[in-house]
Amino acid sequence: MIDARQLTKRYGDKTAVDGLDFVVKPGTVTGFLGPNGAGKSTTMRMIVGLDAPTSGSVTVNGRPYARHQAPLQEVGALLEAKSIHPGRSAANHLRALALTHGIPRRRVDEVIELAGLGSVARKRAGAFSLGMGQRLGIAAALLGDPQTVMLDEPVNGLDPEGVLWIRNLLKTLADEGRTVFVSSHLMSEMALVADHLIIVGRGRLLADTTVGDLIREAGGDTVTVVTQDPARLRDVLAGPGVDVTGRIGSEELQVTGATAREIGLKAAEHGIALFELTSRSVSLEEAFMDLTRDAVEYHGSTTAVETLGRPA
Ligand SMILES: Nc1ncnc2c1ncn2[C@@H]1O[C@H](COP(=O)(O)OP(=O)(O)OP(=O)(O)O)[C@@H](O)[C@H]1O
Repeated sequence: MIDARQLTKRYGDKTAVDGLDFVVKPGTVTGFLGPNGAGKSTTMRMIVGLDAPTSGSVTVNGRPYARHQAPLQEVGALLEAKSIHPGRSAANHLRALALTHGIPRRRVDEVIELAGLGSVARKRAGAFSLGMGQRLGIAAALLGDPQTVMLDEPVNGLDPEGVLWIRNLLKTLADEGRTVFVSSHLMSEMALVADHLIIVGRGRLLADTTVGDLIREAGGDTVTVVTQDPARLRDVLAGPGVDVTGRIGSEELQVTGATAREIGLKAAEHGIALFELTSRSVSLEEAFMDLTRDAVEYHGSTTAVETLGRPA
């Protein structure tokens, strides 16, 4: 379990992490999301004691990371800047780590196997591709068989097979009852692997929620209806929780809070002709954009939100 309380980090007058309160629970995959510069890496560095909080605290399994006697057996972390001696082989790198942390040598062979590095374990780590480097970093994170696993952008540089491998690995680790905390920019990826989401923007907590709730709060499914009589259909559909919008003079309506089936049945009951009835789910990507729109530090000239294909 990871427990952050009013966790804050300032660099000069820049507040990178601003009073974060969250708990990452065991037995599930928790995604850590946020736009560039939101404070994800800084938070992760503080979790493993690579950076000291300016104020507040963060504990892993009840203690600050540095106060654990065998930290590698407690938390396995893959952070972006991994320092590996380029001349050393993957196997030797892992052996050295195991030796200095009192981890049995056979565990090195196990993680090499687990990370799919068997065929390259004796090659110089300096010659590794980005994807192989990621796998080696993950092997190192799992070396101590830790109860808590924390990975910063683990799918970076991985090919589709590697992405699938990570997906299964994360789920397996969570199913074994471990705490799994993973940051990513890829919302679509998070939708597939994470059960729970912690979303930050400009160092602040924006949401601590499930994937399903985030999508529901962003408006859930929208149904586009094209009808001969939009004014009457609006009246017929009106009710608690149903929201109907449409431009004056247009035959097209956007409906939330009612399914395509319910709308079709209501229209038929009142003899209203429909020309089109299309249901569209809000993706995690859209829900995330909605939530973080005001917290994005670096805006491009056209944001994806403006080009989601809604009628102009
Ligand atoms: N050592 C540092 N000195 C000064 N500012 C820093 C330092 N480290 C991070 N920052 C700033 O703190 C903010 C948060 O950075 P951080 O790397 O934690 O964000 P992030 O969410 O991991 O971003 P990304 O997704 O781009 O990796 C940024 O504005 C960054 O420029």
